[in-house]
Parts: sequence; C-alpha cells; structure tokens
Amino acid sequence: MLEVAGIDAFHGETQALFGASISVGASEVVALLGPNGAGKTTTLRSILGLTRARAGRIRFAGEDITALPTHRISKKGISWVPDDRRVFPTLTVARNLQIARRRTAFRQWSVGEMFGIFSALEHLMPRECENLSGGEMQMVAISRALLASPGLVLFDEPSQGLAPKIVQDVLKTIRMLKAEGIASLVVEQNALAALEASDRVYVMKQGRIVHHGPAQDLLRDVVLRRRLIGI
Ligand SMILES: Nc1ncnc2c1ncn2[C@@H]1O[C@H](COP(=O)(O)OP(=O)(O)OP(=O)(O)O)[C@@H](O)[C@H]1O
Repeated sequence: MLEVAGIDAFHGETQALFGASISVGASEVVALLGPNGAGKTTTLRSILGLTRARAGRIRFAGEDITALPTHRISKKGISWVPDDRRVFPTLTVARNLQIARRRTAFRQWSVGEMFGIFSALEHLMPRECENLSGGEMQMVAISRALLASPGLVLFDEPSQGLAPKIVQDVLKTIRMLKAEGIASLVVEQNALAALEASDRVYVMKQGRIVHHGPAQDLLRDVVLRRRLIGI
C-alpha cells in the first residue's frame, strides 16, 4: 500500500533523513519508533509532501506520489493525525468535521459512525474546538482523519498528553481501523503500547532506519528492545 524507498529529506540545509525506507501493507499497523530528533515526524511529513523528499521515491496504492502537492496526496487516501491535532480552534466540532469530508478510492465514513466510535463526540458537536480538552481534541482529530476516507492514517504521537483511558481508546481505534481494512503508520513515544497495537515496527536513529521486523520480536526480546529503544 505505502512504499517509501530510500528518501532523503532536509530542513533548510540540515539533512534529517538519510535513505529511509518503510513499507506499510494494506490493513497493516506499523509503528515508527526512535528517540527525539530521530526523524520520525520528518518521515510522516515527507509522505504527506509537507517536507519534500530530495531523493528516493514514495508510492501509495500503486502510484508515485513523491512530487504531488499535499492536497492531492490526501485525496489519494492518506490522512494525518498530527501531534498538535491542528483542529480549527474557532470553528465548532461539527464544522471541523464537515470540512474534513473527502471522496477517495477508499471507504467513506459518516459522522454517525464517528459517534459510534467516540460516544462523547455527539454532545461536543456545537462546541468551539478551542474549548475542548486534549482528549476531546484528539477525538475530533481522529474523526476528521477518518471522514477524509483514508486507506492509510499517519498518527504522530497519538497518545501524547492524554489520560491512560483515552490512550487505550486511541489504540482501540487503530485496531478497529485495521479490522476495517485501513492501514496505520504510528509514531509514538509510548513504545510498549505502540508495539502491542502493531504488526511490524521500524526503529529510527539519526535519520536512518536501524531496525525493522515484527513488533512481537521487540516485545519478546528485552535485550534487543533495550538496545534499540532503551526500554
Ligand atoms: N522545522 C525544522 N527546522 C529545522 N530542523 C528541524 C525542523 N524540524 C525538525 N528538525 C530537525 O530534524 C531532525 C529530525 O526531527 P523530527 O522532528 O523528524 O524527529 P522526531 O523523531 O519526530 O523527534 P520528536 O519526537 O522530537 O518529534 C532533528 O534533528 C530536528 O532538530
């Protein structure tokens, strides 16, 4: 479904990614782990065309998307749940969700289905997003990503700043997406929770992929895990 092949990316003149390669299969959940500054967010931004890959190729659903503008990439069926949520603060939840809707080659979701996933969402609809808690805002951000009809969702630190119960809800949602045939690429500081929810894992250090394999291997092999991700 997604093939990132040997990409280099830069912030100004500083190189942040060095030949990074990642693949995500249809309905696969893939974790992208690594220390601060390893290049995880830059990888997600490169897939979305927000930070341009200067070398390498990115393919999604059989098409080369390396040079496409971000709005066309999202119309191909890639949604993003950014770490800072980026909902429109002065608009209501209902309006934020309404403007997120998009047709792609993938399944369309209704706002009613979002109420089924996040039971608290319905009564938040008339509220302005700037008045929401972190967990409520995350519900809006994930619902918005789904209403854009994705085949793949990029999650950047989805559990950041959230209460443990909400973190569990987020992970449950990622597993539900998998059951619906939607793939996820998940950048997460909460590495153990991410590994438990994932099929495969990539570990990055200093802009390079230094390990990839089944998530279960890192869960079972404490020595390898400590060496790679320090926990
Ligand atoms: N806008 C920017 N301008 C300049 N350098 C940047 C910018 N964003 C990131 N970098 C640098 O690029 C490198 C990779 O950063 P990136 O945010 O992708 O890492 P990360 O693995 O997502 O880490 P974190 O968990 O801290 O977000 C780091 O050295 C970082 O300082």
